[in-house]
Amino acid sequence: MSLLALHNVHKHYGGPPVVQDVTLTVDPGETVAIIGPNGAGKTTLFSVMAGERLANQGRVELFGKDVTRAGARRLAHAGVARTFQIARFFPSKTVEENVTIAAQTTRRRYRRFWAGVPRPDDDVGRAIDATGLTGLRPVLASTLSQGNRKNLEIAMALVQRPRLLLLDEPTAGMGVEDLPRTVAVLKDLRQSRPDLAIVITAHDMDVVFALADRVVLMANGRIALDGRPEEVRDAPQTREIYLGNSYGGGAA
Ligand SMILES: Nc1ncnc2c1ncn2[C@@H]1O[C@H](COP(=O)(O)OP(=O)(O)OP(=O)(O)O)[C@@H](O)[C@H]1O
Repeated sequence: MSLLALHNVHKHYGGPPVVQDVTLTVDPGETVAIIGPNGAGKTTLFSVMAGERLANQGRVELFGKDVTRAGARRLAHAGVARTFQIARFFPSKTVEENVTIAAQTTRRRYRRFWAGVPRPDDDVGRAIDATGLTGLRPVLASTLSQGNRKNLEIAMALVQRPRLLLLDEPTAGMGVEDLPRTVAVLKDLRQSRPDLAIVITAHDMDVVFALADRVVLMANGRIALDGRPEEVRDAPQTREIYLGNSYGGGAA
């Protein structure tokens, strides 16, 4: 059984659909990259997978259960964690405090955190270590490099013990030093969590090729191709779509 299955999903923001008829499965242990030009609908599809936006049509299943209308909170408790294009964390808190907050939020102890001093636990330490932030535990998040901000967000997702990790542009805006480190963090994660399913959006094809088992190419809200990374890279449609040719009735 697939971990995640989308069946004929549509999503609009009050106008024309920006995600159209998307059918897609992700298995445990699989890393799937969603690629496509700006505006193709990748982030919107992500938000539907995370329950932050509800599909207007179609069905979303997690472990075979219908979660189409479950919403983000319930999906988070069911094991879905996500990161954002622009990393979200508390800048005035330390790395350790941020990861502790993330852990306690998922464990429904949010209120207790605000009432007192958060106590980091083993999970927090493991998530920090797994993302290469060990030496930066007491450091204020606002002072982190772009790469470490992204790594912090990944640690905040990991501490929630996800079964599905959604990474929206995890290497966006990174410099040449940070990028390989984050790719290595994600590669290690694949090894240490063989059942974890990862869905990643990325514009950087080197990142896609380093991490993905499968690549899904989106254009104009639809899936244009779904296959092995080399297949998608070498397909003539991929070139056409990235050059802005008229796939699916209009420029992407
Ligand atoms: N909140 C919103 N309200 C209205 N339209 C939106 C909203 N968010 C996205 N859109 C539109 O939906 C379409 C798809 O956007 P989306 O961000 O999902 O694409 P994307 O493939 O992730 O693009 P990018 O690579 O630039 O992040 C775009 O035309 C965008 O302008």
